[in-house]
Amino acid sequence: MNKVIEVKNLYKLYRVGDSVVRALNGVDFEIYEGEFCAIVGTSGSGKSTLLNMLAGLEKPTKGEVVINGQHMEQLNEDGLVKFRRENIGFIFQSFNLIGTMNALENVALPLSFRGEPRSIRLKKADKMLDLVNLRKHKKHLPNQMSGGQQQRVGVARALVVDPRIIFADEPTGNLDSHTSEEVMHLMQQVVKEQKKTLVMVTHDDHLATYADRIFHIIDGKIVKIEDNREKREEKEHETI
Ligand SMILES: Nc1ncnc2c1ncn2[C@@H]1O[C@H](COP(=O)(O)OP(=O)(O)OP(=O)(O)O)[C@@H](O)[C@H]1O
Repeated sequence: MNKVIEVKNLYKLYRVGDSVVRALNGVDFEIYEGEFCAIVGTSGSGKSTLLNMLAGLEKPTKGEVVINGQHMEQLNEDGLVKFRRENIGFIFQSFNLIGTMNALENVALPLSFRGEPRSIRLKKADKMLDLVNLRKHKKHLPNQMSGGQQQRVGVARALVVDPRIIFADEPTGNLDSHTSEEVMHLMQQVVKEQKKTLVMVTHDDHLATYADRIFHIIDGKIVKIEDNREKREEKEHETI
């Protein structure tokens, strides 16, 4: 299996007044191609800090983050922007859609940063919206869609640039439990069918069970890595 993410001896310390907060306190792990991994922990445990380090949005105090063989901590700002654009898709808790653009235009947007011609952008976005089952909502503005539909647009937008890796930060945090389950199923399907690597951050133990592996984080340390594949398959069998 190909290693896509490698984190070595990672620390992030924040100075607040006279004290130091150890947001990440020595983190090591590896994630392989095609895996769906959940990072789960309570508020303040260091989840967002970890995701920000993985995405190169913040510099670590110490340690290494290697993505697709590239050391993130060695890239400058321009290099990071380019690397993210080419390799990573993001799904946000608050969807982050542009309110004045319809679903199709929102999904097509990341392609315009790559200089793709408009007709190709719209064609690719159209295909992605089919994939997330939003055939009938392509011309809808975000405020004309439900939360679950908006997050489907979010998933399509993350996929349209065909990234190897997708980072999702509490992707169902603004959705009711039924809609959350639907979005989780969609993300599972995407990982499987599109062979993506997905890293999701959540405080919700139940949502984490959709993942292949669950990384438990407490006080900036990964205290347990749980292989969830067998358990999940048993559960799927029970429900058939
Ligand atoms: N910019 C900052 N300056 C100082 N301390 C920070 C900063 N960012 C985060 N922290 C601290 O680092 C720790 C980890 O924060 P982080 O946001 O990563 O937690 P989290 O698990 O994502 O929490 P939540 O689920 O509430 O978003 C917390 O104690 C937080 O107060």
